Amino acid sequence: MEFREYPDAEALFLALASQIAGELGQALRGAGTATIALPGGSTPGPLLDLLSDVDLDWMQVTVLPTDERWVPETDPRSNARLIRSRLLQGAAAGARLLPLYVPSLDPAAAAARLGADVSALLPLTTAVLGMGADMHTASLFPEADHLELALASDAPPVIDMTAPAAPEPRVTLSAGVLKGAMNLHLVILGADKRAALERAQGLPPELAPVRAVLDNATVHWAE
Ligand SMILES: O=C(O)[C@H](O)[C@@H](O)[C@H](O)[C@H](O)COP(=O)(O)O
Repeated sequence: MEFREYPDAEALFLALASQIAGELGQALRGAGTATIALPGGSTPGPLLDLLSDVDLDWMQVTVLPTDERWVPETDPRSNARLIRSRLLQGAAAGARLLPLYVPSLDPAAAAARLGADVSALLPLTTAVLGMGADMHTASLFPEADHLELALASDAPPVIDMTAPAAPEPRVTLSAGVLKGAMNLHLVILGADKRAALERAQGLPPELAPVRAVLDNATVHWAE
């Protein structure tokens, strides 16, 4: 795990946007395509705004959420909605979005259906994760019903999840998909999350799910 501290959130997002632009650009120059998985929540908005202005061949980039709340895109809690409204604008408007919410299916059926689509994208070029103060990341929550499966080395790429701390059912990329990304970034702000990160380092993934990806991640932190 690499830990990078920034003087403030703005400096963090500017540096991370520049780094991700380089990661995606390198993949586009090499393989001709790139994939990026992005988190939901209140943290990533400014990063998505900055990335939307980056001059890349976004038509060759596939974007997907690291996880999704089981709500339609008309719902303000939708992560696909967040990505469409903050990233798929301007220069990045032409990127392909792979939503994880499937209106006609329940989470379990959607997770099974999406597995092949996500597998075809692996390894991800870049994955960006957030973290809760309870040490969850993506929708890998402590005490979640399918956490053990999601942490397993032979886990399917997409898993449905319900957890006491999650207001609605979720679908999430597995720990293996996330830590298998060629570039993995964990973005956390504030003292509480820094303390939670410290705690996680001394706990097993079953109690601190973020632990499952930390060894492969660059952590970006600002007060
Ligand atoms: O769907 C989600 O909510 C995210 O993927 C989730 O894992 C998020 O990154 C953390 O809950 C932190 O959320 P905040 O950025 O709002 O603190």
